[in-house]
Amino acid sequence: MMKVIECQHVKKSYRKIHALEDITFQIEDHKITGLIGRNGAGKTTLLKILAGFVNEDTGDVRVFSNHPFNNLCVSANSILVDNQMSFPDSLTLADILEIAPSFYSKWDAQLAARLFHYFNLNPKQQHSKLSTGTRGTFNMIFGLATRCELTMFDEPTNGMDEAVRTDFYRALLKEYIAHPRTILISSHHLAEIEHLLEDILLIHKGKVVFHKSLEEVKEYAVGIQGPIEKVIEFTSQMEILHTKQMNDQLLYTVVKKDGPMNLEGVSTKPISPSDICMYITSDSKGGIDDVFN
Ligand SMILES: Nc1ncnc2c1ncn2[C@@H]1O[C@H](COP(=O)(O)OP(=O)(O)OP(=O)(O)O)[C@@H](O)[C@H]1O
Repeated sequence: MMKVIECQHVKKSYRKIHALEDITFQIEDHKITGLIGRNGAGKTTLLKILAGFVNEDTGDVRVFSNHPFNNLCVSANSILVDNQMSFPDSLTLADILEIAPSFYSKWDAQLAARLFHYFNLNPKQQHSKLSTGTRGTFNMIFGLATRCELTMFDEPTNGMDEAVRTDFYRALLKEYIAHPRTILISSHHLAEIEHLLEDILLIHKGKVVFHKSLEEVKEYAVGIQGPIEKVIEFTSQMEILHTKQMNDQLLYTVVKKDGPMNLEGVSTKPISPSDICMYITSDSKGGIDDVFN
């Protein structure tokens, strides 16, 4: 397996804001990884560093074994699809598709044309005049058609309507199966992209919380419900991720799974990966309800 991305203790600040505090992880080729984190977690900053648009302050970043900032090999073999993608105003969408192969050697004109037609885009329109959702759709088509070995999407479905989102995920998966490549897709909404992912990289406040396969994330935590005293006693030595009092007698607690458990007198339930990520990155262990108590 070849390592496509290697980050060691990467830091990036914007004046006093620490966007990335300490990012260490590696991604092998031909994997779809979800970059998950709350608003402001540092997802966009990390993607821009990997794409070579922004330089890190300290730490070591390698993409295809190269330092990505202003690196030609990285820019020829990777693409970051986000809502800041822009093309010269004088070009129509048709023009953009026409010149694309001169920048991307693996450009798949057939795929671009088929998706373009499927999503009913207007070839005569200018990129900058598109609606947010349609621009997102065009950018997605562009990103898929580049066949870049490293393809990164930053919140790709923002602004797309439900039907287009569903189609986008299907197109992405089909293209990936037909032509495997390394895909990194950021979202704060894990439930929506979970079915695509092999791995999850969860970041919070500029740090990596975990980097695990989806299967491992499903096993990360468990919900325990039962009589209050019992649950408190039961979870006293455990790492609590979330708690909710159900009524006078019942307490529900989500804890990190740590080896075998004696489950007498309480009931358990699995926790979805998206809830796990939400609980881990929540600052209060109770949730929004606590605010209104
Ligand atoms: N160009 C910039 N100048 C100053 N601060 C910035 C800049 N870009 C990002 N930041 C700050 O860095 C932090 C991380 O932002 P980033 O956009 O990387 O997070 P994100 O996880 O992509 O968030 P979101 O999900 O809201 O898009 C935030 O506090 C943000 O305000």
